[in-house]
Amino acid sequence: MQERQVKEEIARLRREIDSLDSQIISVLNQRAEKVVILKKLKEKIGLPAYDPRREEEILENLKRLNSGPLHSKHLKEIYQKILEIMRALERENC
Ligand SMILES: O=C(O)C(=O)C[C@]1(C(=O)O)C=C[C@@H](O)C=C1
Repeated sequence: MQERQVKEEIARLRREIDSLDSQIISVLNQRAEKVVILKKLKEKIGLPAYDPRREEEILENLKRLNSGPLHSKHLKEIYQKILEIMRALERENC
């Protein structure tokens, strides 16, 4: 592969990454919207916003859903952060 072709390939892959990042942001915001709705529904019937069992279930599901190359332990770290942020969002929307 010529240097020019390598540079073109790098630029193409970066455009793909930008597009994936835009999808990740959109999906994270869609998830956050559901969490806000869920929180309001739980509030209506007196359930707490924080549900550690449900969070465990989500973290468990990751292993089954993960097809790599990400390691499950790293995916778990990402999800722990996502869940922490979702919890903060639920607190904000009191
Ligand atoms: O499933 C719920 O009950 C939610 O509030 C959503 C959610 C999540 O982000 O998936 C957020 C906080 C809870 O601790 C558990 C899960």
